[in-house]
Amino acid sequence: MRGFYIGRYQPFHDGHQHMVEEIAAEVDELVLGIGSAGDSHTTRNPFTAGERVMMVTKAVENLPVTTYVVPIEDLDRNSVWVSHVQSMTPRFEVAYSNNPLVVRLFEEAGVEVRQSPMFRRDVLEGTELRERMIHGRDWETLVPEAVVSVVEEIGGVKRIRRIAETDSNGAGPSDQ
Ligand SMILES: Nc1ncnc2c1ncn2[C@@H]1O[C@H](COP(=O)(O)OP(=O)(O)OP(=O)(O)O)[C@@H](O)[C@H]1O
Ligand SMILES: NC(=O)c1ccc[n+]([C@@H]2O[C@H](COP(=O)(O)O)[C@@H](O)[C@H]2O)c1
Repeated sequence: MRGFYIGRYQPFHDGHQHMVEEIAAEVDELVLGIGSAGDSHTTRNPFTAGERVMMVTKAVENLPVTTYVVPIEDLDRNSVWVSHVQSMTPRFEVAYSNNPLVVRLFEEAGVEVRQSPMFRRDVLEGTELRERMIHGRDWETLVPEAVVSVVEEIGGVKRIRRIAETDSNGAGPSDQ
C-alpha cells in the first residue's frame, strides 16, 4: 500500500518527522506532497519548493520505505484539487492529514483518510518556528538536523528576517 502526506513544510519540523515515521510503519511506500509549491519569499511561505524538496528528501532518507517527494501547486478550485494531486503523484490508496479541508476533499473524492493526534503542537508548528527564526530564539532543536543544514545553506534565517522587516516597515504585504 502507498500513502500520501501533504504539507507546506515551511519548514519541515519534528512534528512532520513524527507523522512520517508513524506513516512509514503502516505503508510500503510514501508520497510526500510539498504543498503551495508556487509560493516562496513571504512571511507564511518563505522557502521555495526546491528548498523544501531538499529539506524533506534529506530528513527522510533513512526511512525504511521508498519515499517520493512531489511539489504540488495550489489551484483556485478546491473541487478539482484531489484530481490535480493525483495527476502529479504516484498512485496512492490512503491520504494522511490533520488539515480539515484536505480531509474533506479526499473523503468526498472517495479516498481513505487517516488522521493522528498532533505531536507537541505547543512548539511543533511552522508558524512558531518561523517566529523563533525571526527573533533569534532556539528553533534548531525542533527540526531534523538535515533541515538545519538546508536552512543554513540557503541563508534561510536571514531571508525570513528581511521579509519580516519589510512587512513591519509597511513596505507592502509580502504574503499575498
Ligand atoms: N506537531 C504536529 N504533529 C502532528 N502533525 C502535525 C504537526 N504540525 C503539523 N502537522 C500536520 O502536518 C501537515 C502539514 O502541516 P503544515 O506544513 O501546515 O505545518 P504547520 O506546522 O501546521 O505549519 P503552519 O503553522 O505554517 O501552518 C498538516 O496535516 C498538519 O496538521
Ligand atoms: N485548492 C487548493 O489548491 C488546495 C486545497 C486544499 C489544500 N491545498 C494545499 O495543500 C496543502 C495542505 O497542507 P497543510 O496541511 O500544511 O495546510 C497546502 O499547501 C494547501 O495550500 C490546496
